[in-house]
Amino acid sequence: MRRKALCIAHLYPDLLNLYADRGNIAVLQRRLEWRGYEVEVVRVTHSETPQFSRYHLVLLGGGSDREQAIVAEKLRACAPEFRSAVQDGLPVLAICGGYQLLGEYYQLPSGEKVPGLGLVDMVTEARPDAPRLIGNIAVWSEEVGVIVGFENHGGRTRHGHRPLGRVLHGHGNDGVSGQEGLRHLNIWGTYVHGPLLPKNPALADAVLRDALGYAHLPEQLEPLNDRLEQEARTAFVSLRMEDVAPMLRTEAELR
Ligand SMILES: NC(=O)CC[C@H](N)C(=O)O
Repeated sequence: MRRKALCIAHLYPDLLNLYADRGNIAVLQRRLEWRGYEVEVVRVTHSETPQFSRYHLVLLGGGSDREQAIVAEKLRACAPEFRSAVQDGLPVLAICGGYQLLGEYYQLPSGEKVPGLGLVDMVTEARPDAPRLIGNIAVWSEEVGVIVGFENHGGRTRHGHRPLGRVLHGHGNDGVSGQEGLRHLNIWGTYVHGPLLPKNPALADAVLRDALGYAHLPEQLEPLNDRLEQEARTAFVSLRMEDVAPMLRTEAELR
């Protein structure tokens, strides 16, 4: 028997779509369908208005400065509805450019500050004199273990919340604090692209549990066979981030 329908909104996929962020939607959808849920994916393009009361999970991907400035304006227009849904527990997965827009402002390399949604106590500043933060990244999260992926951002982010995790390899929020991403309410903010969820199934399930809870459904998810995903993670880490390999082994032992 099919279980109840969950609705996932992909906000502005026509503007925020760097590094195959769409793959994250495919993972969320399939991992729910494999557990017997019906899933509705709503693509909200820049000419449409989001209806936050309909969604159980919202994804915001990454984008260039130009696209981010357009999206910031769109988001500010619906900020009160978005903010109240998030305060009520609406889960949000926000990646790189989308993550930066959750804060007070995102500063462009010209110095101009693009106002964000103000959903979280966070600012992102430009460092035109310093290199972009680019490369493979691994993060240790108490909630989901090792998160692996790729980052590419000029902005340096500081916030007053819990980070998603601790940088094991790479740069993270600002390249110096050792912090990566943000956790607050049911918000998952991160600089990890790659796409994020195909490489990190434990993180995908953690986000889905928030969505199920928000939809007043049981939060238990039957385990799936993630052998291929785990092998890909191990291969990726041993090829590109040898220093992280012991951490991945620790994680495997803990599970
Ligand atoms: N990868 C991205 O989403 C880029 C975000 C932003 N434009 C920056 O460079 O900081």
